[in-house]
Amino acid sequence: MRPARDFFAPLAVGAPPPLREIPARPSRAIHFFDPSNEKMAGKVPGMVGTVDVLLGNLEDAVKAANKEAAREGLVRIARDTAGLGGEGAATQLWTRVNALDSPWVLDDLTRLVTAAGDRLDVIMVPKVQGAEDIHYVDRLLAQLEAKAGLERPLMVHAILETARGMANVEEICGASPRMQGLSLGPADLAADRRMKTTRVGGGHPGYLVRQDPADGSAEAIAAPRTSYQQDLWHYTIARMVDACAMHGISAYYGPFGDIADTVACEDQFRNAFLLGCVGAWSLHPKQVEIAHRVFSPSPEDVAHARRVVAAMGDGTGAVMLDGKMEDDASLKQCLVMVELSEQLAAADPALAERYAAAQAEQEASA
Ligand SMILES: CC(C)(COP(=O)(O)OP(=O)(O)OC[C@H]1O[C@@H](n2cnc3c(N)ncnc32)[C@H](O)[C@@H]1OP(=O)(O)O)[C@@H](O)C(=O)NCCC(=O)NCCSC(=O)C[C@H](O)C(=O)O
Ligand SMILES: [Mg+2]
Repeated sequence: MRPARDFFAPLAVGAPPPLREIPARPSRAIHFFDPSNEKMAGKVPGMVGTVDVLLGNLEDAVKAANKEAAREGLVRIARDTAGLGGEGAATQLWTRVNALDSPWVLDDLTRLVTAAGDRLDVIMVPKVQGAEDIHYVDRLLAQLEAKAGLERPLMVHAILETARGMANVEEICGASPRMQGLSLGPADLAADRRMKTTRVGGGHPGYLVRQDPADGSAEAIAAPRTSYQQDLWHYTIARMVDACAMHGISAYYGPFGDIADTVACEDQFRNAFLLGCVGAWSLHPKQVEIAHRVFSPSPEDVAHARRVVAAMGDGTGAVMLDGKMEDDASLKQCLVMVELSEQLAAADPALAERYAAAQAEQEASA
């Protein structure tokens, strides 16, 4: 066990000191691309400034024969793309390295950190099983950072995609000061849990509740009854959000594989947003706009939240607003919205204008 006083000590001589706080930068869409795919990689420079995070994926969805090409392609993109990655960049640069038991991960980490570590913001680690996986990555990154002479520590993001990872979710979040956040990996998690699905995220029409029959007769049982599809991922996302909130890091919904179904993608993203996630993965350019929109509080909600903050004065007691009681606890929810809107507006001028317009409209109607 690492004593509390050593938690923020560098894990290698010459490594930068660990972060005391994870920087709050917009990460509504984490856009995946395969750096070995020339067409996709060619789109990257044009996406800088239009998406919060670009992630060079080296793991699943990259063919085994292309693993090295993907790694080298990402190094080139990191070095050559203006405005991508590093402090103050318009778009963050993340990578997803191969799994810790794979033949590629050691070279992934060694090459990326020493050749492009100053441009990388976050390293996503797949199939994390427990704190021991984060401890391994933590020490190795410190050694590589020292070797590369980096001044800024890299952050680590774990994907929850095994039952063991889920069971250990709290200890994973608290395993290192590098921990930036967690994403749900619904496809691998479904397989590991032996769920009977064949999809990459999203719901399933068979997972539902049905209205009771009018009576116990065979006719009533056979008669049409209202049924509602339920969210397969509700428990998992809520559990992940609690673990992240407890450790002050961010939770993300992962991939939505039905690229054509933009409506259900938006629903899944919104459920995650309402439950406390700050972003989701985008697998195709058309999912970027959905994630940016859904994970930005609406201008109307922000204007309302500001009204509650103003009405609550010193923040104690209770007031009535539009027939509804507001008190210390609803104020705290409103402050979450206001704080997030300010953080996003600082990096997104178009969104800032929409927030200002909604605020002006509300003040005019008061
Ligand atoms: C899903 C795709 C295979 C679809 O690709 P494609 O058939 O080429 O789509 P389109 O013809 O509609 O593409 C139009 C143009 O856009 C470019 N494109 C497509 N995707 C991207 C992208 N992600 N980034 C940049 N550019 C992209 C195409 O090249 C076309 O260009 P052009 O011809 O010049 O017009 C493909 O989108 C894809 O592979 N996406 C990424 C998939 C991925 O990363 N998967 C891994 C993450 S999910 C996962 O791992 C599961 C998770 O871990 C879990 O366990 O749950
Ligand atoms: Mg996976």
